[in-house]
Amino acid sequence: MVPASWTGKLGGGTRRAHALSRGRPPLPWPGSVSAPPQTVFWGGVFVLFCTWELGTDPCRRFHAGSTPVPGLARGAPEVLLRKPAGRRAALHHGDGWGPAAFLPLRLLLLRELVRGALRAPRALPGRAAAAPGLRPDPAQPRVCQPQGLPAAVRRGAKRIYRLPVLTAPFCQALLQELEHFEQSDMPKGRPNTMNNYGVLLHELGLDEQLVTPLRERFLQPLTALLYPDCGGGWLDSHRAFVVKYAPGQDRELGCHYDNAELTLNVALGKAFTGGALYFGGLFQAPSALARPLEVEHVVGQGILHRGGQLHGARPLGTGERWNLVIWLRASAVRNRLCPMCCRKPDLVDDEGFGDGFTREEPPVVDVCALT
Ligand SMILES: O=C(O)CCC(=O)C(=O)O
Ligand SMILES: [Fe+2]
Repeated sequence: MVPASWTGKLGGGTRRAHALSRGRPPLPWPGSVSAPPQTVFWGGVFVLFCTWELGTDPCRRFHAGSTPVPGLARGAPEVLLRKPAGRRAALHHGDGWGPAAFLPLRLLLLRELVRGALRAPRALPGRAAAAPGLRPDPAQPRVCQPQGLPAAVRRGAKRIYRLPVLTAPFCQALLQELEHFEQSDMPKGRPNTMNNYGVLLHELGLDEQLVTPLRERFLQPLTALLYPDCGGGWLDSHRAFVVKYAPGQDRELGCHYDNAELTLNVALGKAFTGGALYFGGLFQAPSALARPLEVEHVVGQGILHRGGQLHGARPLGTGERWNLVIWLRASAVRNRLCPMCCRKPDLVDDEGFGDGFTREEPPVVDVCALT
């Protein structure tokens, strides 16, 4: 597959400028959804780690950059993380770095499978079957119904989940490595167009050895269930980086949406106050910022959300905050419609994962927005 980025054909300047200058494009993602294989396989599973009550604080800003902000686990021994080479060796501290670095997501899946089987018949009253996935509504061609999706995936739900991802020792080891890297004179890129401080995981050599297995073996089974309509069963690339907030550096992050179908944001530490994440609705929605949900960080735990969900970070109070952010991408979805400008992307060849697009015709995955 040829990785590709999109050009700024539709707007001037950088990708961010392009995305943000377009404000809120008219969207609705059109189409019908065919259930991905994992969804069928896990028929009847209801995975819901946690949902939150709606918060009441209004979002203070809309545009990203409008402010100067600038491990599988004991349960899954098949992923053997190898010691990174060269300058990455510092991460091999003995504890934390290895298969036991991830919490046993698979066990959680199994537990939820059992629970889900019990809850499934009541999850969506009146539906014909409990299998997750979306089925075309014969009465409304190209409009899909959320039949079989977990009960939490109801119209209007934010569909934001918290899940355990990394162990505390692994977070500590990763933080140490990040600081070694920060203090080194190695060339560094910016994590994204909004954050000025942080590290791209591929610069640390951790993309293939840490993030890819995490995405393929642990996140995708979850996202296929939770977000079948957003390409959750078709993830094929990512952009992973660590963002850092500290006094005198970035302190907050303006409200934005991500260049991702889905995002996982894992708190690594350190000790800090403030910095909570807040979430509005999908950026395309008319009242996307009406009732934001505020979410505190818990070290090692990840927040899973749709990339198109408006969100930002409140100002840091004291201390330093480091978070691992993984923008999860599905070329089958974005090749059709760029998630930033909501138009057919105009592609140029790129290195690595590029921006997650590919030139190949994607498998047939039409999507629609549920909320
Ligand atoms: O500050 C955070 O943890 C949020 C980062 C974020 O939303 C992003 O990088 O896309
Ligand atoms: Fe974000």
